[in-house]
Amino acid sequence: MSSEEYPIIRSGGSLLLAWRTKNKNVLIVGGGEVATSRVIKSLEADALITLVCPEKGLKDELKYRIQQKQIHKWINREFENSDLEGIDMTLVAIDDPIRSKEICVMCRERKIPVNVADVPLMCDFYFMAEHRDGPLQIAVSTNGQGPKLATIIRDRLAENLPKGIAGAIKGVGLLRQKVRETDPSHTSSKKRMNWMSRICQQWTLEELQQLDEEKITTLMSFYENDDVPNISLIKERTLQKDRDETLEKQIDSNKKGRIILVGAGPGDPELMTVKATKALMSADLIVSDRLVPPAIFSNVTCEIRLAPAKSGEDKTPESQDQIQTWCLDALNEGKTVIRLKVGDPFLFGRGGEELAYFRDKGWNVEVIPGISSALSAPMAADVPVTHRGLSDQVLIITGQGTKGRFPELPKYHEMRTTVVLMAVGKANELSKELLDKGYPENLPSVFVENSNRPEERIIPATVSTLGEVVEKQQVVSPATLIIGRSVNALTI
Ligand SMILES: C[C@@]1(CC(=O)O)c2cc3[nH]c(cc4nc(cc5[nH]c(cc(n2)[C@H]1CCC(=O)O)[C@@](C)(CC(=O)O)[C@@H]5CCC(=O)O)C(CC(=O)O)=C4CCC(=O)O)c(CCC(=O)O)c3CC(=O)O
Ligand SMILES: NC(=O)C1=CN([C@@H]2O[C@H](COP(=O)(O)OP(=O)(O)OC[C@H]3O[C@@H](n4cnc5c(N)ncnc54)[C@H](O)[C@@H]3O)[C@@H](O)[C@H]2O)C=CC1
Repeated sequence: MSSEEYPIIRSGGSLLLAWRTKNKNVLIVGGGEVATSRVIKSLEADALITLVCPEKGLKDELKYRIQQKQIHKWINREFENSDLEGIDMTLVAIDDPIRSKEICVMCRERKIPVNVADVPLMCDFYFMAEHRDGPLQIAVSTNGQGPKLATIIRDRLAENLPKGIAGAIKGVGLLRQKVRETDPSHTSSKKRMNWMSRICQQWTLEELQQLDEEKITTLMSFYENDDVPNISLIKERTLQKDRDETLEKQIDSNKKGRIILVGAGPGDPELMTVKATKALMSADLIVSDRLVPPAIFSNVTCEIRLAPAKSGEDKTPESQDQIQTWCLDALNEGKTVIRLKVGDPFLFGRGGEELAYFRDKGWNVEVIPGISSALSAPMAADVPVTHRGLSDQVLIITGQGTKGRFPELPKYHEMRTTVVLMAVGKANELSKELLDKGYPENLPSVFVENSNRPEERIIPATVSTLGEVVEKQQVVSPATLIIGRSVNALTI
């Protein structure tokens, strides 16, 4: 064994420990400046103080602390041997060296640790120059060589500490407590310690300082997988949870029910979001558009009402009234109502109008997005709506438009894919409109009928043959039309 392997022992030091004196009986003898400082330090360490000193020798501060009942027991006389009964630690600060020595000897006989202020030989332990900031304590000892210097070094250290260090320690303390509560077993100790160390290393002090109950709860969800996320992710998730909770609270406070606008997606139940599926299961009433296929409801047990009109095109004000009445009645009965729409509620689903309506009636409306067939139908037809060199933009329009007019189309651009929803009714007119805007006659197009459903059909066409193809192939709605060079991106 080589001597270089192990550290050299530098004898003559003190064993530096953090002495836990909570509820321990600490005897303080004396009533002057030094005794006062011992009282304060002991109180800060939650000790039970017995103070022995005649009233005339007490400094004003000590009188005040006695009056405030911060001193467990004050004995109004000079020290007597019996005072050591039941004492765990003795601190002597009197101006009588002979008596000091006697007290020290008695303590040592009884194995009571003792400190006689300023008499190193009578000290079983020294006091140190201390800096305190919340849970942080930094103590400096010169082992009796230079107490004043100890205070100077302490001040220098304190000045150079990063700001907010106490807050960081508090944050870490809370987090450690939570980790131990969550995963208390002895066998997890390695995981706990490793995860805590990584948090402390990877987060800055400023970040650790921001740890509060809410962020800690969010952060704990990463503990299970042993992940250490950065703080921005934690903040984002916490904010989202706050929003969700506020929304829930608002709804709870109404106690009248809840309404959720849900996008059912293109028709395949597996293409619904998890949130949408959960919402359906929690509903008391579902008011659904007729275009939503029955497969979506296969696991639903609550009442389902279908909108009187099939889709936007033949929706009358009366049918919309019916939907609204159904929903409002159920809401007033305290029910959870789902307004279910195909695709995404906000993409040609008139979801915005319904939201505004219910909000106007004093209801909080939640919205759960759905996959629009504007994006899922092209996929079904093997069309990447953007594709390097062929298309760098997507235009989504309706083939119906309000009052029989198409939406204003932009001039043809070869790098654009055009997706037309509700495309079958006016295919001939659409064809003309497109040609007018400079779309080439032979530009590849494809109808996707009943996309993402078992009866799905893919029917190719070109801009000039849209009407003809609809007629010949008997294309029915719902159908999505995709036009542009990207249509053949994967076939050529
Ligand atoms: C051994 C020790 C035993 C003990 O008391 O525990 C001891 C002994 C002695 N102190 C003396 C003098 C002074 N002590 C202070 C101050 C403090 N003294 C403290 C601790 C200790 N003092 C222990 C060693 C700790 C260490 O080495 O680190 C501090 C840090 C903690 C505390 O007491 O709470 C506290 C600062 C509190 C604060 O500000 O936070 C000052 C400065 C001032 O008062 O401003 C002076 C004058 C200047 C100077 O001498 O430096 C003398 C000479 C007496 C003489 O010559 O007659 C002796 C005896 C000797 O050296 O033989
Ligand atoms: N005040 C200071 O800044 C410093 C004091 N010292 C030393 O520390 C010791 C204490 O000094 P101070 O706190 O200033 O006190 P002090 O010297 O002002 O007064 C002594 C205190 O001890 C009490 N007392 C005396 N005999 C007692 C007994 N038998 N039982 C109970 N109480 C008794 C007195 O009533 C008085 O309250 C002294 O030895 C002093 O020389 C050392 C360095 C600095």
